[in-house]
Amino acid sequence: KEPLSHLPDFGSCKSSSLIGGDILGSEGGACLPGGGAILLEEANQTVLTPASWRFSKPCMENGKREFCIYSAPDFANGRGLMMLTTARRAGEVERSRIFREPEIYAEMTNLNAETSDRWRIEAVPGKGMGLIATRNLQVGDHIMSTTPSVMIDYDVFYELEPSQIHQMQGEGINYLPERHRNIFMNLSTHDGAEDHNSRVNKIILTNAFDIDNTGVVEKQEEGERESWYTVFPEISRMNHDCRPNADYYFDSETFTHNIHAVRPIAAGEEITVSYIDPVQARAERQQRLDTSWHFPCSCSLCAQNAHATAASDARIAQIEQLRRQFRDYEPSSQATPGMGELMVSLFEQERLWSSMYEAYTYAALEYNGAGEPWIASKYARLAIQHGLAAGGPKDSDVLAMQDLVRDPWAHWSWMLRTKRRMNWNSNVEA
Ligand SMILES: C[S@@+](CC[C@H](N)C(=O)[O-])C[C@H]1O[C@@H](n2cnc3c(N)ncnc32)[C@H](O)[C@@H]1O
Repeated sequence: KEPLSHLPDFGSCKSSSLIGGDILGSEGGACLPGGGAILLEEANQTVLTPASWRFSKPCMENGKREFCIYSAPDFANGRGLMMLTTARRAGEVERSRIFREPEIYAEMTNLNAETSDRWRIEAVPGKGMGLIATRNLQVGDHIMSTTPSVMIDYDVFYELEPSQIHQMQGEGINYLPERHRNIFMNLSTHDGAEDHNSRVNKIILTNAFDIDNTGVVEKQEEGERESWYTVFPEISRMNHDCRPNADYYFDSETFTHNIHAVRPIAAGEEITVSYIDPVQARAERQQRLDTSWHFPCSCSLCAQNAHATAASDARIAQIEQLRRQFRDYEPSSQATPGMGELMVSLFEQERLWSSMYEAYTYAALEYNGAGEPWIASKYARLAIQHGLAAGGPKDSDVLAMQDLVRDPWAHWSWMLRTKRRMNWNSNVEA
């Protein structure tokens, strides 16, 4: 699994962070050249449908598409949602299931909970606020599910000027219902901010997650980007660890970000997520965190001595080599079940609990590819258990492993390596 495969191609002017980051680069410059803001007065107060968006000025365009503030104060039982996007995308979002059937939220537990019997928010030395477990949690235990405050179409960052973006963000936040707006405005900024618009901008940069468009709206026009820059305020209280004990996934059906424990967490322990792809060497991790969030990483992995760091970096390099073999289905690939075992062990040694299901999935596929259905099923079950916590029930690895355990012999991977190699051998003999 590529946890970051959904990230758009930022070209040379964007960060590619999973959460937050200085989206317009340290210069604050937009990628597209020139052009001034055009305020579209006539767009004021147009209501797209009675049930959802209240469409408000200012709308902005800069020579291409027009972007407006779309606010839905009734969204998620009156919590509210604000989007900056085009009319076409707002229309598509409004047709998504959660807007048509908001009663789905009634079935969800602890949705948008500001307090919990599982965690509390408190000051963590050197990190500002953080989330602390208030009871022991097991792998797969639910921590929270949250709907967003704001969703900003990525095209906004490419097509509008920073001043236009800041104005729309600042005004858009004012359309959130008061309680929600206060929660948002209390979030952390890297540093202070002089006025409302710059404070809102810093909050967004410090706290946003990238959300893949898939399942939200379909890409239709040439040049449209694939992501949303999105703030889930309660989830943003979680601090970073390179070896986190929790992970998140976005469910496009309910527009929720969902957090679960990926390893046992003791009461009193801080609950953390990784802001970056955790499968990276120390120098790369530190550089990414410093560039995008401006804090020096002091998690236990980053704080190891030089010998332990070299051993960890060597394991990461070997994980990357093994991935290339597993993804190669040519007869010449060296992938074997033994290599799958090594992958599982490397992930365990690296404490990569949030990505563990990647290793279990490779091991299951290699055992099945070599005609070992029962060991394949064992690893597929482990991949499902860990994948449900980290990637969710619609994750492609989870779905593939559910197929495998149902009938290993009918799965596409059954004896695949053996068959390919036999063909290869017979070709060689011919
Ligand atoms: C998404 S917020 C996390 C919550 C934040 N601590 C708060 O008070 O609301 C991200 C910011 O928290 C701080 N932070 C997160 N993880 C950290 C860590 N491991 N060490 C130090 N600071 C951290 C940084 O200032 C970062 O820009």
